[in-house]
Amino acid sequence: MANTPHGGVLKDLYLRDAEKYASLRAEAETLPSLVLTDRQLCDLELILNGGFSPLEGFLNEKDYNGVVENMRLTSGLLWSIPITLDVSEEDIKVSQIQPQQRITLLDSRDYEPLAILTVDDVYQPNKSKEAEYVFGADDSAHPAVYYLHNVSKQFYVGGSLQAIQSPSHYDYVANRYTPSELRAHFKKLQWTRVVAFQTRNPMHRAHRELTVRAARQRKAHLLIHPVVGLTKPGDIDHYTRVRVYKALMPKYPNGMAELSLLPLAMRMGGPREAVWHALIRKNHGVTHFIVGRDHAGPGKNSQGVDFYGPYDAQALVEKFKDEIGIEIVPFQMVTYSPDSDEYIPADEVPEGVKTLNISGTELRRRLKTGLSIPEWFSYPEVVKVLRQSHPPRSQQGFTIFFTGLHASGKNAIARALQVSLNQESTRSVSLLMGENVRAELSSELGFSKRDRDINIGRQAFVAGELTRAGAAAIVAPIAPYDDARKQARKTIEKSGGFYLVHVATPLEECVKRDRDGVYEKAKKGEIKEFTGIDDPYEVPQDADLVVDVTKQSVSQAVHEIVLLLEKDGYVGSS
Ligand SMILES: Nc1ncnc2c1ncn2[C@@H]1O[C@H](COP(=O)(O)OS(=O)(=O)O)[C@@H](OP(=O)(O)O)[C@H]1O
Repeated sequence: MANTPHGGVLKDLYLRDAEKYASLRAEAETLPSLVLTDRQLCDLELILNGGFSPLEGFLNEKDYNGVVENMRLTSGLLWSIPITLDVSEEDIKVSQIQPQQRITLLDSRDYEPLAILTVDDVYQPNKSKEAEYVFGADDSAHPAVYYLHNVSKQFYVGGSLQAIQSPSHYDYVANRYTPSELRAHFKKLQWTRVVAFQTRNPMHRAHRELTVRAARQRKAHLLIHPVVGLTKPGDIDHYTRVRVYKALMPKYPNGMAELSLLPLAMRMGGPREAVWHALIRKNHGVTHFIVGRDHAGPGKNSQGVDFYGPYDAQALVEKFKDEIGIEIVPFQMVTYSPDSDEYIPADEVPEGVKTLNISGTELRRRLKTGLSIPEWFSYPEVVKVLRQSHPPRSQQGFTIFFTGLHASGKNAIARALQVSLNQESTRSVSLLMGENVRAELSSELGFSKRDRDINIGRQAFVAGELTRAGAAAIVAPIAPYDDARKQARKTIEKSGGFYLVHVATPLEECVKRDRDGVYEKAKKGEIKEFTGIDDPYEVPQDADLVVDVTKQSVSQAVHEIVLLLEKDGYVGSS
């Protein structure tokens, strides 16, 4: 028998409202609507499918105050994280949000109606109080507190929901189970004791060991239940992680473990989040839940001190364990002993016995630099997945962004660089020359600051996409303005390497080298807003390399760029 839901009844609103589907859908067309944010979408999915039972909607003010102040709904039931629908003053006006009003909630990705909300109340939360009570500090170094103050809107809307349909998913659909589906699955498998493991990180040998230990101790089966909604900013993306989990599953004995993906928006709320996680797992029919050291920890506060103690989460869950009605399995930190070639719980390591570990930061460093990842730490199948998503620099894309006056020699250097890089077989090389871009992408633009900025923005977008796909992009505009160049760096650096090369050939030399005589025309006023003549060129202070064709040849300039790329591992095998 699967565990009973929190509050006794699984609030699967899809099942409850299925027979009214046609009328709700028709009514949804006639109502004012509200487009949900990514977090609201995750929350809505778990309210509608019963993952957040006993909730049947977003918290009204009374429930919100109860949850914030003492983790209680007005029904008296335990609930630790406020599930709120935040809206702006503008939303209230546009969507006609007021008590009793019915509002259609739309998926932001396809504007499909997902549910109808009957508004209970609209209230203004005390966000600092929410931060203090729920997350332990009003400190924006905490991602949820940052969200509260900087992303979440000013008002909350409480109200009950009627389900129309679930948000569409196009990734790993077969591995997504609602609580009802998971309960049916457990029944089919005849699983009665199930230990769930929550994670937002890739899993390695140590995780396999600790989950098997938990299952063995409790004579239970295992549910690997990772979060694929929203996790901590900077985490490894869920596509990679799910590929990792799938590579890991065959390492469990047949029939021992199942994988199910949870569309939860985590808050990184430590102790309160651990209670919430346990309640969610209970709703999914799970009987045992592993709570780790620093469970859902957000890291350090603005003073450099951990927000929560390492065992605060275990302590709070332990305090409420009877009420939660799920058996807590404290996370046994396991560590590798090279002498005996096995994993042992950290607290059982005999005095003087050497152990090994690789931290998340160290793993990311090894992935980035292509350094080896030992077999004792992870499985080759898992490492292969991680390496595919984190190729070494020699396989990552980069952009060489030239800036300089007309006829400074940047075009010749850019062409020569393309030829030189083409000698390497590892990536395709794309060249975006100023005049070609003007003809192909920016033909309607002139040379005002605004138009030049748009022109540079477009090139940065294209170069960023090429870089993300692993190519080498060479961009060679005049790019006279510092803010546009900085913006380009910001855009492209998200996707890979970025190097600003200033071709600093002096203006007199450019004028001399100018075969088309455009400088002469500009001087006579026949061409207006010409850079260097009657339009500014802001000399970059942040160039990664400065070259000047009066001081070096094209081939020397290319060589200096190649040396820069080699230093960072983009060319030449390390
Ligand atoms: N008013 C004015 N100012 C500057 N440049 C001018 C102007 N009118 C035409 N051209 C020619 O346009 C070529 C491309 O300019 P860019 O797109 O690189 O300029 S910008 O980066 O948008 O500022 C650029 O050529 P290259 O330097 O060879 O790329 C210029 O010769």
